[in-house]
Amino acid sequence: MLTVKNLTLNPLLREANFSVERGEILTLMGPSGSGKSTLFAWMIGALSADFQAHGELWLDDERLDSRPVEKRGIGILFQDALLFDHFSVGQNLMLALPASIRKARREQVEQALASAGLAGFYASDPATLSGGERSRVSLLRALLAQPRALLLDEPFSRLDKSLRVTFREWVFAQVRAQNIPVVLVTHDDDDIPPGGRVIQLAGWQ
Ligand SMILES: Nc1ncnc2c1ncn2[C@@H]1O[C@H](COP(=O)(O)OP(=O)(O)OP(=O)(O)O)[C@@H](O)[C@H]1O
Repeated sequence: MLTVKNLTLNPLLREANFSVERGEILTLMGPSGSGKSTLFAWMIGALSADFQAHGELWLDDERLDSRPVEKRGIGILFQDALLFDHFSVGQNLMLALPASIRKARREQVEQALASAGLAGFYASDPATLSGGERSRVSLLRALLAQPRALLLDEPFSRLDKSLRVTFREWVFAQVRAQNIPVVLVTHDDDDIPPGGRVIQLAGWQ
C-alpha cells in the first residue's frame, strides 16, 4: 500500500492524506493549480526548492520521503510522452530495464511492444510515431522499469476520443496486471476506472 500522510507543501497544499492499495487505481482530481503535479513531484523525490514539504510517504512498511529519486522505485507518466528522440523506440525501452534483467532485454522489449500492438516498432524513430503510439511506448517504458508504484499525470489528455478509450482500457489492464498502487490525475470524469475511488485535492485555502 502507498500512503501519503499529513502532507503539507507550503505554500500550496495543506494536510493531504490518502492511501492506495496494490492493484488499485486511485483517481486524484482538483482544480488547475491545486497542486496535483507538485504532489507527484514530491512523491517521486523531485520537488522544487520553491516548496517546503512536511509529511510522510510510505510504501508498505518502508518510509520513502527522505530517499533520493532513484531509491524510491516510483514510476511516473506525463501527458507529454517524453521519449528520447535520438534513440530508437527499442532503445528507449531498453533504457528502462533494470540491470538485473538486461541479458534477455531485446527479447523482452520485443514482447512488450507486441503486447501493446507495436510489433515491428523496435527500430523506429520515436519522432515518426503518432501521439497514441508514443503514449503506449512511454507507458511500456514506465512499466518495464518495474516500479513499485506508478503515478499517471493526465496520461490521456492529448489523445483523441476514440484512441483515448482504447488506450485507457489498455493502461488499466497493464497496471492491474502489475499489481502495484497507481495514482491517476485527470480532469475528465470519463477517465475514472469503473468503481474506482476518487479524491479531490483542495488548495491551501
Ligand atoms: N517549480 C515550481 N516553482 C514554483 N511554483 C510552481 C512550480 N511548479 C508549479 N508551481 C505552481 O504551483 C501551483 C500548482 O501547480 P501544479 O502544476 O502542481 O498544479 P496542478 O493541480 O497539477 O494543475 P493542472 O491541473 O493545471 O495541471 C501553480 O500555481 C504553479 O504555478
